[in-house]
Amino acid sequence: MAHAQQSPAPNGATGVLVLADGTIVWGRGFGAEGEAVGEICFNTAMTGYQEVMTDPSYASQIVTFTFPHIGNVGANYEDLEADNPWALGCIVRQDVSAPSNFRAIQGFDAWMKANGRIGLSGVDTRALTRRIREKGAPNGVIAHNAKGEFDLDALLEKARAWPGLEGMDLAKEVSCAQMFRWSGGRWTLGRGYGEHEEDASRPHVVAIDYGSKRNIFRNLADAGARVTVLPATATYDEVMAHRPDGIFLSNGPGDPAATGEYAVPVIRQLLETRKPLFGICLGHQLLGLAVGAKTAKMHQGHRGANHPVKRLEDGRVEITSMNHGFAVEAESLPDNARPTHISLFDGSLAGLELTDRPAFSVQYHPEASPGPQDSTYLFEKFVDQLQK
Ligand SMILES: NC(=O)CC[C@H](N)C(=O)O
Repeated sequence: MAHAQQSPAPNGATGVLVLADGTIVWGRGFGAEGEAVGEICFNTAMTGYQEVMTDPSYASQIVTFTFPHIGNVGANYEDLEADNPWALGCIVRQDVSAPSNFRAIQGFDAWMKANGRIGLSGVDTRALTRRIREKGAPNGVIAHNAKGEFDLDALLEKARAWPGLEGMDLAKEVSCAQMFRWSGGRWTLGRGYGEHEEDASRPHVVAIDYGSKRNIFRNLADAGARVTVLPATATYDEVMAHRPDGIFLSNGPGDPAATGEYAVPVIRQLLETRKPLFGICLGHQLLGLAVGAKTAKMHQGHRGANHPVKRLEDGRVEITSMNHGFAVEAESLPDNARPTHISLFDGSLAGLELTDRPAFSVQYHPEASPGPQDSTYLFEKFVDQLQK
């Protein structure tokens, strides 16, 4: 990896990654042309790149895929966790080849382009991942220009000027604009996504959308709930007006501690109702903050579909999907909260529950998409609580 200079792009380079420390990595651009600045993370999942790219928790991030063949099954209209990709771009090893899959309706390159997302291929993603592991997730810019013309000084300046994810409040930027009801179920081969009839006898979950993945709602619906989704800035009164049997706090991007005035104070009020409450990822971090725990930015974060987590009550190991760069500090949990799960990669807190309220949360993604389904029992556990 070379240092910033005004050098012409090497032969054939139509894309470049410029890190804030001056590191330059040349590659070939795909998808949209242009520039994007954000945090460079890595994800180790071997499948599910379209779900990763559309996960709203990746807002302001650029994903390095450690799996070398990305794009080989193309893109479809089903494997979407939101209407559009939220990751700003991706960095991959192999050039994107023609799709080979019966579900593909578009090449990954064309899909990225149509959605204004930048790709960089031909990168030594192992070296980049090692760099992130050693020095932490850096800020950087990826740029794609078909003529290979780049102003490296300007790109470096842009990478340096970007303030970083710490202190950045993004949940309200990616949240839905208005309330909606959700009735879809999970996908099965041959049938596609399921659909549940409107049924007022089902317990009602009001989900606060901080940047939610759709598969969470599909799992809630399949577990037997009626789901109403409200924007991140919904007030206590707005939530209660829907007469919830339980509250769900979604995943989402950015620094949980930066959500300031809208999330944590409302969650504190909702906890007072003693209605069952379940949080995932950002929702877990916000529940932690609401009870007085602290969150902190992690060195490199956890992103992948093979993260082992230990359930403390019985020692069972769950292989989980993860995507987080912040974490609740276990030592900061108050007396009325206890750890329920820990990461077997680094011992960090992966789940908590309150001892004086029916509230629990996990740092990982039981809805998978992509990833293993070891933890779907959590949706059933939550919906069972609502029925009691
Ligand atoms: N997937 C998520 O909800 C991520 C939560 C938070 N933005 C983090 O990076 O830790």
